[in-house]
Amino acid sequence: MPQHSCVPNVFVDTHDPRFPWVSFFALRAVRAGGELTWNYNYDVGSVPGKVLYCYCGAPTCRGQLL
Ligand SMILES: C[S@@+](CC[C@H](N)C(=O)[O-])C[C@H]1O[C@@H](n2cnc3c(N)ncnc32)[C@H](O)[C@@H]1O
Repeated sequence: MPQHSCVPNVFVDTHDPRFPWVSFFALRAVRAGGELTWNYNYDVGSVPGKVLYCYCGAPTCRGQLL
């Protein structure tokens, strides 16, 4: 399962929410063996009492996953 990045190199899409598989599409070229990252798009503050700091390292990192 890919890690979250605030500047991901793939996104997930499906045309049918009942589809049992997800597909990852590259947003830019990824080297063979390179890490795939996607934006989890969690809503920061949506889980009371739960904080997850983001360590993606992007210059524009939001700082928190949750
Ligand atoms: C689905 S798992 C990610 C993949 C998992 N680490 C693995 O090795 O298969 C999701 C969890 O990984 C951690 N994680 C993923 N991306 C992260 C990031 N950018 N910064 C901090 N933790 C992250 C968080 O704890 C998050 O709840």
